Amino acid sequence: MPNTRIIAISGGSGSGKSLFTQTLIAEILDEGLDIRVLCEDHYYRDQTHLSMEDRLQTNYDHPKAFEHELLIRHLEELKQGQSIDYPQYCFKTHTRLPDTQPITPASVIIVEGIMLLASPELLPLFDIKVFIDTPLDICLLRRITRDLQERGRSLQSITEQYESTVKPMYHKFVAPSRFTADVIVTQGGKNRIALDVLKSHIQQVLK
Ligand SMILES: Nc1ncnc2c1ncn2[C@@H]1O[C@H](COP(=O)(O)OP(=O)(O)O)[C@@H](O)[C@H]1O
Ligand SMILES: Nc1ccn([C@@H]2O[C@H](COP(=O)(O)O)[C@@H](O)[C@H]2O)c(=O)n1
Repeated sequence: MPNTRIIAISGGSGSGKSLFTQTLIAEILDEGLDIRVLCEDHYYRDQTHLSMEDRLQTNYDHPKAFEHELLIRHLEELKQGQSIDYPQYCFKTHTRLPDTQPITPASVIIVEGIMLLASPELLPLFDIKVFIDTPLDICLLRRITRDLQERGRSLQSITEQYESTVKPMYHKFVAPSRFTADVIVTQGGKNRIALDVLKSHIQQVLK
């Protein structure tokens, strides 16, 4: 697809990346414009060969936890006008699901995830790099609610994981990656002005 634009939306876990992205996508689709979204989470490595005990030892907040090679290949294929088999991921079993979902190319692709701007091999693919800059204590509060409700976690597992990997890896990888961003967004997924700025950019590309 000639001139495909890829927009990366990154930030800490619970910063509001998904809400921001889903709000943007819904408003663009409402206008009848064509756009695709990929979540970096779907590219967590397949761990079907590991026991549940071993899967619980994985550091899910390290760039190596993701199969970025596959994400790069998929973004390049979409840019070349080819469809991809988008992986599906299960947070409860910590591994990929057997089925994939076909995704067809579009002129604008949004990718969202924690390590997108912390991974030098991905940066050249992005036309616009957005960082959702939300204080870590707010991220944690949101993550607790979400992980209890949606990801099958206990309060104890959330706090242990936060201390052992989420917080240290945030400081090591995610926070410094904000300096690679073109746009820094405060107020998480509800920043109306930032949504409107990106929306009008996307409208210009698509119209
Ligand atoms: N600005 C905001 N104000 C209030 N709640 C928000 C805001 N941004 C996001 N949330 C909520 O916080 C939770 C985590 O946000 P989410 O977008 O899933 O984070 P991320 O994708 O960065 O992990 C969700 O329940 C979401 O609705
Ligand atoms: N099996 C997994 C995989 C990832 N996580 C956590 O998810 C966070 C990233 O996803 P967001 O949607 O919150 O950006 C990351 O911080 C991992 O700790 C997990 O708990 N289990």
